[in-house]
Amino acid sequence: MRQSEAAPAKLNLALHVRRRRPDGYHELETLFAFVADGDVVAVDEGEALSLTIEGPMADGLSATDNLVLSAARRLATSASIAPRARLTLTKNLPVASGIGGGSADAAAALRLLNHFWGLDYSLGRLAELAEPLGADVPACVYSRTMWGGGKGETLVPADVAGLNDMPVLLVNPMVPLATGPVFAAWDGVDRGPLDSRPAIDDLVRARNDLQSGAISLCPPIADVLTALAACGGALLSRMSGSGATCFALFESEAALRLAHDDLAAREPGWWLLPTRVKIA
Ligand SMILES: C[C@](O)(CO)[C@H](O)COP(=O)(O)OP(=O)(O)OC[C@H]1O[C@@H](n2ccc(N)nc2=O)[C@H](O)[C@@H]1O
Ligand SMILES: Nc1ncnc2c1ncn2[C@@H]1O[C@H](COP(=O)(O)OP(=O)(O)OP(=O)(O)O)[C@@H](O)[C@H]1O
Repeated sequence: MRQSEAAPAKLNLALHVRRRRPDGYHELETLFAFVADGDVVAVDEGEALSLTIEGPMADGLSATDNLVLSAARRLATSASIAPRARLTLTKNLPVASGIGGGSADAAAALRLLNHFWGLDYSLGRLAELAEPLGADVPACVYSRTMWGGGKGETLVPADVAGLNDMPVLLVNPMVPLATGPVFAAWDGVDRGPLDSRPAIDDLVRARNDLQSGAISLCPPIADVLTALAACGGALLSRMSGSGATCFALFESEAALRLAHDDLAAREPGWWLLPTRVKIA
């Protein structure tokens, strides 16, 4: 019987880049949050490993070179079993957009197949397996609000008062942006640590240090940020991850709806997702 698993979109509510490491990766401090919407990974019985991709953002995404398959193979290898599964990915999130679509899909595949193959690995063990798949994949395995350090793999649960269930609008100008070049565009200036006191007010003073480099590579991000900051009831607006998706947290569902309807009318080319921060 078919089983399925949600792959919620990831947000970096703040992202402080501290230094470039000799291996080319960057030390960062971030607050990961997840929202109530995203992709979906499903599995049916099959003799071999296969992947079908459907959904509004499926176009152009490879079904042979895909993080979902890498995740499935990694899990099967670690358990010394043959990877038998007919996987279906419903792709709702824009690709290469800073909200961890591929990472969330890989993490959802790990959780789903852990159950489907009867392995009973803990989330901690799945997160360890996830590390080589990408810096965001361990956080997506837990898929709950977390402080992230190192290159993203050092994770501590975070409880930010008032954040759960908060209305949030995700906006992407529909320009794909690869992560590597955005890190390469970082100016190398350490602007200081991320204050880990759990309050929304502290987050407003925090930053996304990748934002200005991302804007230089993809100028429409500046238009998205300007539009979000001008929305009534927006408490905090910022770019997520390496962009180009930006988000705004709203004080009420009504303010979120107004902002969504206004932007949808004014900017028909932008991708908009009105949703809410997921309860852990
Ligand atoms: C920007 C974030 O989304 C914030 O959560 C992540 O740091 C990126 O996570 P990701 O997309 O899973 O990243 P990966 O696929 O591991 O890395 C893509 C590229 O981004 C750069 N990269 C990534 C993570 C990191 N801490 N430092 C980096 O410099 C590296 O050039 C790397 O080759
Ligand atoms: N299931 C998948 N969904 C999306 N992209 C995938 C997937 N599998 C592999 N990829 C590849 O990964 C690249 C990054 O895509 P993804 O959507 O994860 O980026 P992102 O949203 O910027 O991620 P992050 O926020 O983690 O940096 C894409 O260019 C794509 O070729």
